[in-house]
Amino acid sequence: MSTPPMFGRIALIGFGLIGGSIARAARAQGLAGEIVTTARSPATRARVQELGIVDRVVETNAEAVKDADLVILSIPVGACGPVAEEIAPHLKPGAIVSDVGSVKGMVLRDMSAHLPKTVHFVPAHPVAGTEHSGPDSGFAELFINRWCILTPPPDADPAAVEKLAAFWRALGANVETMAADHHDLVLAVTSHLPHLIAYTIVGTADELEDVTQAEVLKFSAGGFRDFTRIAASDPTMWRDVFLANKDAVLEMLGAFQEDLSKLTRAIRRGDGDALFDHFTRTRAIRRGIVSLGQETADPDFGRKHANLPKPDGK
Ligand SMILES: NC(=O)c1ccc[n+]([C@@H]2O[C@H](COP(=O)([O-])OP(=O)(O)OC[C@H]3O[C@@H](n4cnc5c(N)ncnc54)[C@H](O)[C@@H]3O)[C@@H](O)[C@H]2O)c1
Ligand SMILES: O=C(O)C(=O)C[C@]1(C(=O)O)C=C[C@@H](O)C=C1
Repeated sequence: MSTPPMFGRIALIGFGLIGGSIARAARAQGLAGEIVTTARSPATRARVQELGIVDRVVETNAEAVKDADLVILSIPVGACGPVAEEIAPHLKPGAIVSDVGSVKGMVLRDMSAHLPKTVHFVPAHPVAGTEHSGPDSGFAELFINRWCILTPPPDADPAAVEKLAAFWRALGANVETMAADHHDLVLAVTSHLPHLIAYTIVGTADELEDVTQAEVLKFSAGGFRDFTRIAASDPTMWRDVFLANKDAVLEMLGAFQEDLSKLTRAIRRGDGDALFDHFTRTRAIRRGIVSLGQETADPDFGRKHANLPKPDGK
C-alpha cells in the first residue's frame, strides 16, 4: 500500500516564480493529493491550465482555500493582509496557513489580525529566487539546498510548525526557525540592501549623460552585469519589501552609508592601506560563504544541481 501524501489538498494563492516553483516541486515529490491554485487574470489562468502542473485553477481565493489542508500565499507582501481577510471565513479548521514573503514582521501582524484561531498560521520565507516572475518562471529545483526560514508566532502549535518544516525539507530546503523581527533585520542586510544598491547603481549608470546606453551595455560583462540582473527583479515585489521592512532597511542603510563614507575618504586621501585592508576583509567573507556551501550568487544553482537545461534551452 502506498503512503498517503503529506497534505490532502494544497491551495496556492498566486502562481508566479515562488507559487509556481512550489507547485512544480510539490507535484514532483507527490506531497499533495490535489493542488489548487488561483490566478487573477484570465490569461494567467489559461496559461497555468496549459502548463498542467496543478489539478485545478480557480478564479477566487475563497474557492481555492475551501477544504485545503495547507494554504500558501505567494503574492507581494503588501497584498497578504487583504488576502488573509478575504480567505479567513472560508478556511478549513485545522488548516496550516503560510506565506513566502520576503518580509516577515509586517506579514505576521497583517495576516494574524484576520486569521481565525481555528487555523495554524506559520509564516515562511524560502531564501531562493531569481529576477524572473510570472507563471513560466518557476522550476521544481529552486529550493534545493537553499534556506527556508520559518517565523512562527510564539503561540504556534509545534506540530503544525514541524509539518510545514517537513514540507519545505521535502522540497529540498534546509529549514531554520527564528523570530520575525530578527529575520527582517538579517534579510535587510543580506537581501534588501543589495537589491537597493543594484537598483541605484543601474539607475545611476543609465542617467550618466557622457556614458551612452550603448557603452553601458557593451562593457557590462562583469560586475555591472550582475547588478543589472538583480535590478531586473519585479518592481511590485520590491516596492512592497522596502515599504514593509522600512525600519530595518533604514538602519542597515545608515551603517552602509557610514562605511561608504569611510571608503570615499580613503580614495580621496589616497589611503591605499585602508582600501587594501577593507578589500582583504571582504574577500575573506566571500571565501567563508563559499566554503560553507552557502553560495547564493548563482540563481541557477537549483537547476544546475538537478542537471536541467535552462527554460530557454541554453
Ligand atoms: N522573487 C524572489 O526572488 C522571491 C524569493 C523568495 C520570496 N519571494 C516572495 O514571494 C512572493 C511572490 O513573489 P514572486 O517572485 O513569486 O512574484 P511573481 O510576480 O512571480 O508572482 C506573484 C503572484 O502574485 C499574484 N498577485 C499579486 N497581487 C495579488 C493579490 N492582491 N491577490 C492575489 N494574487 C496577487 C500575481 O498575479 C502573481 O501570480 C513575494 O512576497 C516575494 O517577496 C520572492
Ligand atoms: O537571486 C536572486 O535573484 C534573489 O534576489 C533571491 C533573493 C535574495 O536576495 O537572495 C531575493 C529575495 C528573496 O526574498 C529571497 C531571495
